[in-house]
Amino acid sequence: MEKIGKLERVIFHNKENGYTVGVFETEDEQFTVTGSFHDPNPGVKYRIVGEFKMHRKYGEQFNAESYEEVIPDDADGIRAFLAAGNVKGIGPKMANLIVDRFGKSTLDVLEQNPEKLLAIRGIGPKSLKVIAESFGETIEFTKISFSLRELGITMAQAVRIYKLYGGESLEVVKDNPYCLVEDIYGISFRKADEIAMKLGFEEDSEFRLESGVAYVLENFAQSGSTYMPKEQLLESTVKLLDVGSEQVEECLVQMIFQGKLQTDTIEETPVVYLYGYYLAEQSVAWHLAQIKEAHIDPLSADLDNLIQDAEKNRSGGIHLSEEQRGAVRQALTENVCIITGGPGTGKTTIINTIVYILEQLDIKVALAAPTGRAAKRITETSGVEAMTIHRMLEYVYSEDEHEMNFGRNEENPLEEKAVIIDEASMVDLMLMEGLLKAVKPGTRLIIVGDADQLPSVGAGNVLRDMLRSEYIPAVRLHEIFRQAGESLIVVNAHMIQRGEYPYANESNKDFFVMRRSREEDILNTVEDLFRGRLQNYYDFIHSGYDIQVLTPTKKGLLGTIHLNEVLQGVLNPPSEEKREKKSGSRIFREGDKVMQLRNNYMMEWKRDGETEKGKGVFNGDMGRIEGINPESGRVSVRYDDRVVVYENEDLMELELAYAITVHKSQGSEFPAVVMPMTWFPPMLMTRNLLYTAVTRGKNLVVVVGSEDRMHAMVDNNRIDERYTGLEYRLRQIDFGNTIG
Ligand SMILES: Nc1ncnc2c1ncn2[C@@H]1O[C@H](COP(=O)(O)OP(=O)(O)OP(=O)(O)O)[C@@H](O)[C@H]1O
Repeated sequence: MEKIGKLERVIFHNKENGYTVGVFETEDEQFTVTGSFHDPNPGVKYRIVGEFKMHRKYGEQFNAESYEEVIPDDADGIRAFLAAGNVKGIGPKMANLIVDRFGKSTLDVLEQNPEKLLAIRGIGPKSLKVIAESFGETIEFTKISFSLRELGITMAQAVRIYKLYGGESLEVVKDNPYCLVEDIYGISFRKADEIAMKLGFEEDSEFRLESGVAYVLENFAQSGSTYMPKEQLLESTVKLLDVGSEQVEECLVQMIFQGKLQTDTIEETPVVYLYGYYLAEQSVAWHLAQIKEAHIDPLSADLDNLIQDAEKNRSGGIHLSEEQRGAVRQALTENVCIITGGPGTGKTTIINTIVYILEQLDIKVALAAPTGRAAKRITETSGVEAMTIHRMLEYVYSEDEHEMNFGRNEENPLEEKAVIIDEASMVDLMLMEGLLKAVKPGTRLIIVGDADQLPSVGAGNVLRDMLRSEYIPAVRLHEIFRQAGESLIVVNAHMIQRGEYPYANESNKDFFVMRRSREEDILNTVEDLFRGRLQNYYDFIHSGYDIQVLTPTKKGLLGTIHLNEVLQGVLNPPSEEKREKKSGSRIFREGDKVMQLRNNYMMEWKRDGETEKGKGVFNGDMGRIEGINPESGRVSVRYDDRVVVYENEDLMELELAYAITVHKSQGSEFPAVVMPMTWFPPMLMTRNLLYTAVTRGKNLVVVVGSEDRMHAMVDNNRIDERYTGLEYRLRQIDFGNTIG
């Protein structure tokens, strides 16, 4: 049942879950309404859909399942509509002035003769323009969003759709709702499929089949694979779409013909690629071959002397081990090489030595890492200016094509004669492709990383594939130098890697296991650690914000979602001085520790105290909520010296970050890491994951829970197997086959 009327007053509103009780008035009746309202405004006109139900105590009530703001047509309604901030440039005061003057015809004036507003004090030509434009958009959006919401699209999604397709939003969605899967972050194939079914699309419509195939492949890519065995793809798609396998086969042929997919045979298995990944693998292999085969003049001075000189002048008297020297030598004699090793094996020391030597020889060097935090860490520990690979490649987001491009590429390659990439385990296939395109053959390329870390979040297994192919010269570092005597973190990391159980609980050390078996007890202990237990003991922990919880999963009592709720309550509880904002099931509060969940090249940032502005917030960036604007609801997040403002609809890209998954922690270091240890889904309980978690702790690692579970992780050496073809392609080069 649908009712259109005005919300007379709000009797009760729970900010946390939106539950609202109010008095609703239509033309001919007045009744109590209950339901979840985001921000109920008395006086505003709503269309509500639901049923009357009898409440034991309160009698008959209308239970609203959904609601929609309606463009009003009476003076009071218009006043409330404008006062609610629907039009830029008009606040409550201005709304009164305008409606006092134009009454019922206010909206007509705004639409047809906005210049009449100039008669109102406080509105000049400039603000008139803002108001008129914003009003046009508001009306258009209100109409469009209503239709979209009837299709089951949420308000936040509707805003995103409108931002992208503007006035044509409805046509685009009606023509092919499946395009939303690719274009709108947060709309899954299943959602698009629901919309399509409402719109009357057939089960075997071409759009549905294509979108289904792409979805299955994308899903696979999400877990790291660049291709899928054809049999598996057919099976999964048939299951997903509930159609015949011949239809899917036909669709595959069509998509190959359109250049969306590529088939290949890897190790005698027929496989299917999304074309972009196929191209990227080919391109990475091809560029590596070009770089490796190019002619580079040998260095003009004696290497051993140069290394000695570097030891004296750069590394503070550190005498490089034979293994380390070998790495430096190889980096300076080969066109391209890989240096890999666990924590404390001297990777940074080696990078410093190489940079010093190249500087002595007047060879310009670029030093970069995949994340901002990794780049910052290198700059801090080595004193050599490093930047993110994205920045080095001068990424630009093309708003027309809705995609990201690199300013540095084959036509405009990097000018430096040597390029060093650190933390290479985090570089995924697409980024490696971008990088290699910008490295001109004749440039030295040095790739440094720890191949035992979890592989990149994005698709590909680039570092491991390169190592396994044995196509690129590589040096593996084994000997540990960093505080081997004092640091159990480093010792344990290496033990875990070798499949041995870590040592724990030696006094004055940095690795502890607090044994608990029940999940509730683990949770209570984690809370306790945040309540000051660690802070009271360690100088380097100034507050709970210096402690990072790393957990394998999002779900469950000890998953990130629940832990974040609990730890937010401990570290940043509700307070009258702190504004809050609800988004979905989460509450963001001023002061909260947060993390950006995906690369967003469009988000603007502003640097402190400077006029410098830029675009781009990246997956895994961590910050704090600095402010929430009470009127607009915008949330300002500080990432180091930059501030990014999130609109309502952007908040789905943000998450609380008191606890994060181990996967999201790659490339970062934290003063103290706390890891709950209990039964988690077996596929997550791997040696690799434990190793990554432990190596994130700089000064302290505390495992809370079952030691047996931790040991089981050490025993589980199942490496996250991904289907990737780079190793195969690199081996092909070695066999003299042509590629490209
Ligand atoms: N040959 C050496 N002799 C003595 N000390 C060394 C040697 N090589 C490295 N170190 C010291 O060991 C510590 C770890 O080295 P470095 O930071 O270069 O390793 P890393 O592999 O980059 O480690 P991580 O990845 O954990 O940062 C540093 O304090 C460094 O000064």
